[in-house]
Parts: sequence; C-alpha cells; structure tokens
Amino acid sequence: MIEAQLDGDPPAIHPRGRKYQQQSEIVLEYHKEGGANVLYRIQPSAQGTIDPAHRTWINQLLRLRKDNISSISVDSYHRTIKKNFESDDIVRSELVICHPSIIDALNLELKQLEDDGIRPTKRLNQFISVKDLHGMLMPNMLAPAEGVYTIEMKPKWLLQSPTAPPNARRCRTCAKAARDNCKAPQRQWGGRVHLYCPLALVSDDEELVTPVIRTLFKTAHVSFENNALCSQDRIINLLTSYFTGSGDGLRLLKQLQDLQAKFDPDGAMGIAPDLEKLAFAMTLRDCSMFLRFSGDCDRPVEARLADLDPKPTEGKLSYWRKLEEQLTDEGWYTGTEKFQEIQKQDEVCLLWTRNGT
Ligand SMILES: O=P(O)(O)O[C@@H]1[C@@H](OP(=O)(O)O)[C@H](OP(=O)(O)O)[C@H](O)[C@H](OP(=O)(O)O)[C@H]1OP(=O)(O)O
Ligand SMILES: Nc1ncnc2c1ncn2[C@@H]1O[C@H](COP(=O)(O)OP(=O)(O)OP(=O)(O)O)[C@@H](O)[C@H]1O
Repeated sequence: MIEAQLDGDPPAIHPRGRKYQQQSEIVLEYHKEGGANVLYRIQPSAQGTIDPAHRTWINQLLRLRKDNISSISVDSYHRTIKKNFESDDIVRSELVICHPSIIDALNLELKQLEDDGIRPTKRLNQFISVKDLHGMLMPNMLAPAEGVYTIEMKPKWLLQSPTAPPNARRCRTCAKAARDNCKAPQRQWGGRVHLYCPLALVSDDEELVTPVIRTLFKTAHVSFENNALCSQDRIINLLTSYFTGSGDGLRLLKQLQDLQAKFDPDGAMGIAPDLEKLAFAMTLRDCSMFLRFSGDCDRPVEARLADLDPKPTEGKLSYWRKLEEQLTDEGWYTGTEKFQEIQKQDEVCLLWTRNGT
C-alpha cells in the first residue's frame, strides 16, 4: 500500500512530501497484474481528507506499464482505437502522470509482494517502467456492486488463422489451447485453458452459444446470491440473446472479427507482413471483454473491451511465426498431435465435428 497525493490539472499522482505538508490523501493498493501492466486500486487514506475535486478518483484503478515492453506511441495508438470503436464499447480510461518516486515506491513494494508469495509466479522479476511515467486511470470493472455480476473473458481469434491448414479441425484459439493444456496441464481452470471455442461464440446459433455462456459462468465462478431475482437459467438465456441475432454483444464481436480480418488478412507467415497492422490485429485477438449484467433480468447486459494495448512488433513477429509453425507441424490444427493418447481432451472446437472424418 503506497501513500500518495493527487493533483488535478493535468491529472497527476505525487508522493506525500514537502510540497504537501498535509497527510496523504490516497493509498494505492495492489489489485492485479498481467504480462504488461500492474493495476492498483485507488483508496482514500485512513488519515487524510480528500480534496472534493479528487473524489472521482477514489475506487478507480491505476494501470501502470511494466518495463518489459517496447515503447509505441500511446497517443497515436489511442487514436486508432477511438477511430475503430464507439466509446461505449471500450472501458473508459484517462491518461495520468506519476511522480518517479511513486514508481520507485511501487517497485519496492512489488519486490516485497514477490517475497511474500503474493505475486503470480509467472510475473516474478517484472517491474513498472521508470522511463514511462504515464498511467491509465480506469473504472474498476470487477468492483463488487449489489446485484451486479461481471465476467471477464478473452474473445480471442474470432476467425480461423489465415495460414491454418485447410483440413484443420481446430481453430487457432482451440489449437493453441490444446497445445498449452498438454504442455502444462496444471494451468488455470482445472488444467485447461480456453474451454470454449470463439467461433462458436460468434456463430449466431443459440445452440452453440448457450454452452459457451455456461462455460464462461463456470470458469468465472459466478455464483448467484440467494436474493438474485432471476434464475441462473434465465440469465444464461438473456446472455445468449445478447450474443445472437440483433444482440449488442454479437454486434461488438462481429466488429472485432471484421477488424481482425481487415488488419491481418494474410497471417504472420508472409515474406513482409505490414507489422503495424499485424500488431494491431494481434492486439484485437488478445483483448479482454468485461461482461456485466444484473441479477435482476430487467436491466440490460453491457460489454466493454479492455487491454487494447499495442503489441510490440520487435521480437513478437518471430514468436507468432514459430507458434504458427508449431501448431501446424505438430498437428494441433488437424487434431493429429502426438500427445492425443496421453492427455485426451474434450473437444470444444466448432471445427472438430464440422470437419470430422
Ligand atoms: O499467443 P496466444 O494467443 O496464446 O496469446 C497470448 C496470451 O495467452 P492466452 O490468451 O492465455 O492464450 C497471453 O496471456 P497470458 O499471459 O497467458 O494470460 C498474453 O496475453 C500474450 O500476450 P503478451 O505476450 O502478454 O503481449 C498472448 O500472446 P500474443 O499471441 O497475443 O502475442
Ligand atoms: N478496468 C478493470 N477493472 C477491473 N479489473 C481489471 C481492469 N482492467 C484489468 N483488470 C484486471 O487486471 C488484470 C491485468 O490487466 P490487463 O489485462 O490490463 O494487464 P496486461 O498486462 O495488459 O495483460 P496481458 O497479460 O493480457 O498483456 C486483468 O486480467 C483483469 O483481471
């Protein structure tokens, strides 16, 4: 927990210090982290009083970049995002600046959290960038609110990879998940990753979409309190409608699908792919979606996209190419992988039965 002060215009986070003789206004509490960012909850400090101008910051999240990614102009990137999405379709965010000493303090704390075993093992030795002092302020989509439920998911590849073999029986996401599940069966979600097929989610077919929604409920551990006004089945029906027909969820997924195709029609294997476009397509294939709905089925479902950070092109191209080669050569696309007898998997891919022999 790091104590800090807020400053209004331009938005900035300062250490408690000489400039601020009063007690700290807020504390930054470690929330979560991914491969590229660490997120902090902004909470009021126990002793300080909050300037009324800063009250809107409380309970928001501060998202800070790690130092393990190459720098791409955040400004131009945000212009691309804004050009392609309605503001209601993405998690609202505001750029803020942090004083370097706040970053130093947070990095020291990360080391401590690491020693205390609180950080995820795969994120150890990763720290916040001291070169880029920008952070994003955003609403906490996972904040508990009475009667409101949130599911976080990754829509992933909403179309088959352009360079997958024509006789593929798994889409890119299911092929990669099958490979991950065999190689690291102890991974999250009871040893499986991506238990749903993105092609089924975007199929506009209720019979295919409902099982995906049920899987999302299971993996997100959504449990209904006794006072939920709707039964789980009614909510699952509501979400199925949201992702079929004229539902807004399907509209957003289709838009994501179109953009994935537009920015990467040929795949990473070509001789000279347009790296900037490819990187944007890969961002759109790895972004998150927060799905919010209420236990009272009368209120509308809401979906917002997050984690639309630019993928670094340097270094990543060779990773994407190698992975595509492995998925193809090791038989993960075609379902002819050598591991199949060792670790038999339930096949969820839409292509599995459709292209079965
Ligand atoms: O390769 P993929 O499709 O498995 O996606 C990776 C993600 O894996 P997962 O969603 O679990 O399958 C992976 O997610 P996790 O770290 O496994 O949660 C990352 O998002 C990775 O991106 P980056 O290296 O952090 O920029 C992602 O890598 P990119 O392919 O987007 O570069
Ligand atoms: N607005 C938000 N509200 C609540 N929780 C959030 C929000 N944004 C992100 N998170 C949580 O923090 C985690 C890490 O955030 P994020 O996905 O932005 O990090 P990342 O480093 O970009 O991830 P990746 O490993 O996919 O690159 C997310 O998986 C999510 O659980």
